[in-house]
Amino acid sequence: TNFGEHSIVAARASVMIYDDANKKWVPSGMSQGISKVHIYHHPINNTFRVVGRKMQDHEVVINCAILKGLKYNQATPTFHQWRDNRQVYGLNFASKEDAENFAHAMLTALETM
Ligand SMILES: CC(=O)N[C@@H](Cc1ccccc1Cl)C(=O)N1CCC[C@]12C=C[C@@H]1CC[C@@H](C(=O)N3CC[C@@H]4C=C[C@H]5[C@H](C)C[C@@H](C(=O)O)N5C(=O)[C@H]43)N1C2=O
Repeated sequence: TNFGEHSIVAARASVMIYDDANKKWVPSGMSQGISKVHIYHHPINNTFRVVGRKMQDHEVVINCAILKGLKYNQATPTFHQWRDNRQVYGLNFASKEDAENFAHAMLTALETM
């Protein structure tokens, strides 16, 4: 992470992007696979972002700001999603615990903004 940021959660998930044109979820990045997805907090300016890197080759497959008012949708116990003005992100978690840990950190971050 950049200077001053620290991880408040790390969860295992397959990072997906919704392909609006074809109405289907596609893996973010070069290939399907599990990533380590963090929420990084920058305490100086109290900002948060989601950064995910593939476990296998460290490809960054998500790097998006968490903006105040983001609606975090827990569609199923292991598939959560949110949108920004460009796209819809989906996290297909490796376990319910990963999902619960990530959701707790996300909701906590949103409360402090
Ligand atoms: C108002 C609004 O934006 N609403 C969004 C959701 C939202 C609400 C509030 C705040 C933000 C957001 Cl983002 C919405 O509804 N959106 C966002 C784009 C897509 C979708 C639209 C329609 C479809 C219909 C069904 C569902 C879907 O996609 N679901 C269901 C769970 C299920 C779980 C897993 C994945 C699996 C990885 C592959 C695939 C599989 O199971 O084969 N799949 C799925 O099928 C996954 N949809 C959506 O989520």
